[in-house]
Amino acid sequence: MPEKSSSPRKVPLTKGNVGRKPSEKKDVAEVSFTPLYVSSAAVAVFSVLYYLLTYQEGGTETFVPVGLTTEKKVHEVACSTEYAKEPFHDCKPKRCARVVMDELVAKSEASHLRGVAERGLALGGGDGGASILDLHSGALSKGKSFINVYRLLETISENIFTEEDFRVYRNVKSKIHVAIAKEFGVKPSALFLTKPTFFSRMNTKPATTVHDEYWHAHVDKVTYGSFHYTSLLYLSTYGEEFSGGRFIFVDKDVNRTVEPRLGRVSFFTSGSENVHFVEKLVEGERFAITISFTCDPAQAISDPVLPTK
Ligand SMILES: O=C(O)CCC(=O)C(=O)O
Ligand SMILES: [Fe+2]
Repeated sequence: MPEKSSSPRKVPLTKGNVGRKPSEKKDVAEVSFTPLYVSSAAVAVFSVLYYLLTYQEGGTETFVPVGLTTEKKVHEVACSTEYAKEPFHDCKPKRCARVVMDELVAKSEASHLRGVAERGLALGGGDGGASILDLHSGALSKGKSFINVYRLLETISENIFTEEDFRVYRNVKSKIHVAIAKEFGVKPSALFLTKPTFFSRMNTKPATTVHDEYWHAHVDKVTYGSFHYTSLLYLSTYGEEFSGGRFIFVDKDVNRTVEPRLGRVSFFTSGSENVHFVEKLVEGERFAITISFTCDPAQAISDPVLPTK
């Protein structure tokens, strides 16, 4: 996965429930087996059953399942304090949340972008479990490092990308921009696209560099620096094209998952109220786009355009 600069991605922080063994999970089984009272035995049986049920759930609840089609599902969270010192009063989060929308982006647009991801990533591809393509900078995973896809394209006579690809990309980005601005009460003109904004392809191959370790819990604001709002557009479907690979919010009480599906948009405030990670893939390939927004005009990037040969 890309870095905010060219240095290797910092291994993100881990927190709360991530990596807990069942024995370390919620303390729900403090059962007292006092044989004198039937009621105690009943409580004990109930507690053991409760523990077993909780154990099977693994302390994880599904926030948005793959089978649900939701116009909008919102989970409010208390904002972390890290926004307090920042300027950007007309843009930085006043309330924090995670939002999932299945009808914002058309399936045809998501399918089109899936094609762009496949065509672009076919020109490179990392050795490990995660590859990225950034249409803004041209960064494309290749082996253990990155190449510039636009420089590569200068040497190829074939046209890999079209005007239409970039038009769809910009249109989708604009829809998400407007939706985030509306949800968080920000004027669209006070919110800017920022980097890195990139396609990702994940598979079951073991990581060969730290860039490939997508499964660490992290805070986007810390990992990428400029982010205030993170969005993800999923380009493939959990349970159909891959298993594992669910997106997981790490919360104190329980982990909450978003199951990716083609065309699903998930966006959230980028601070430590939204620690998250992607589960390791078990099978198949998973495609997504991370589209990032900042309140800092100095960190803004322009929309990508098809380079002329
Ligand atoms: O692909 C995803 O679901 C999340 C990726 C992510 O956490 C990131 O790009 O920072
Ligand atoms: Fe992230």
